Amino acid sequence: MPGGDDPLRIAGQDFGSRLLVGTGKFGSHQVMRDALVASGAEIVTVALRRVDLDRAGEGDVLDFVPPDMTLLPNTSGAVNAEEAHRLARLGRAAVGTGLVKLEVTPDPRTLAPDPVETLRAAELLVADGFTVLPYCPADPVLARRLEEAGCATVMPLGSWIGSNRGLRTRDALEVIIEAAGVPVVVDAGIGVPSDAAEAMEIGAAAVLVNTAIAVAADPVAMARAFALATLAGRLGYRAGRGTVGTATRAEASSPLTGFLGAATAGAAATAGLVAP
Ligand SMILES: CC(=O)[C@@H](O)[C@H](O)COP(=O)(O)O
Repeated sequence: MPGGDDPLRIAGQDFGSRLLVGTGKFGSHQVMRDALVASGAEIVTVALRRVDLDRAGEGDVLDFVPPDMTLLPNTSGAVNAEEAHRLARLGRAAVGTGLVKLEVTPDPRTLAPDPVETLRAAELLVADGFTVLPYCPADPVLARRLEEAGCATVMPLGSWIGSNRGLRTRDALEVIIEAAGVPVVVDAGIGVPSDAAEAMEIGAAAVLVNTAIAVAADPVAMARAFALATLAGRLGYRAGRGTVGTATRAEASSPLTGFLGAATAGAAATAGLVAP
């Protein structure tokens, strides 16, 4: 059973890996394929605008995605709800899945998701039978509205797409995670494996990583590192963090009294340093 006693469940389907990966920016399709395999990911997102929708030619990006992986087409490039809907419908016809990663990013400078158009698109897509996984700002109110609209997950950003700047939105992510009734997948800006571990440690259900793997000096090794970090973060989250101390006071890790204390006192007395 995927995921053993701790599967990632999205819209009723179980997955073993909590690392989702993207397919952009790799130096070659073959390196991308090797990195996908090394990542252990089971869900792979592909921009619909990169897909040969007629499936006419050889060498399309989809030919390099291992067939046992679940394809998550995304609407990257859409600037409003109608465009996202149109792309999603083209993708459903060409790729044959009702899963869609909704992206509506009208601002070319930040690629920030448009909250109003994202919610509108989510409502359109859900009504049209899609399973919608929306990329969204790290906004607790919007996350709740997307969940109420019937989205299967919410995917708040850690920082700008492609920035590798890590979890700049951590405080808001924690609020979203605490309130969410659907899996929270932290998406975008995750720059190093420790960012993925951090997201998982605060209770994210999964992370989505593209740029950090694709632009690494060794994308295959980086994909493996992200797989391990994502798992480590999840295990740490499930293990339950201990209490966090104050900035001004230590708590000794070893008892200051007891056998070793007595032995030390005895040794000092034997050496004539203190009275026995
Ligand atoms: C591929 C994809 O879906 C990206 O748009 C996503 O948001 C990942 O962001 P990074 O490239 O910053 O990992």
